[in-house]
Amino acid sequence: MKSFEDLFAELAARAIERPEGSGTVAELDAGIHTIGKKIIEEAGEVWIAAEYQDDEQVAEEVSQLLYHLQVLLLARGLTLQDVYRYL
Ligand SMILES: N=c1c2ncn([C@@H]3O[C@H](COP(=O)(O)OP(=O)(O)OP(=O)(O)O)[C@@H](O)[C@H]3O)c2ncn1[C@@H]1O[C@H](COP(=O)(O)O)[C@@H](O)[C@H]1O
Repeated sequence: MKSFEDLFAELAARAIERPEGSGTVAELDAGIHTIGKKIIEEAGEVWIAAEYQDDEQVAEEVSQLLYHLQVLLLARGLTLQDVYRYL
């Protein structure tokens, strides 16, 4: 099973290698404004899932929010360590 750190390493490699068809590359190219809107959208879906949907749907929505947060970090040139120092 993929961990949070595994996903970040995979996305960082996508940003460097830029494989064709990568949604991550497309999102990075779209820029901070677009990524920020995805984060807001996914955060809303997490909230709705938590109030009205089952555990599996909550977990899936949270995974999508975490993905977009990681893309935002990469877009800003930040690492997980930059975040962990505040945890
Ligand atoms: N974990 C994710 C992941 N979570 C969410 N998403 C994206 O976030 C979107 C959110 O899903 P929704 O159901 O809200 O989709 P949607 O609103 O219809 O999406 P769009 O219309 O915005 O495409 C999806 O369309 C995916 O593009 C992800 N995209 C990729 N990954 C993983 O990231 C890695 C790299 O992916 P690529 O860069 O695409 O190769 C792979 O391991 C993927 O599994």
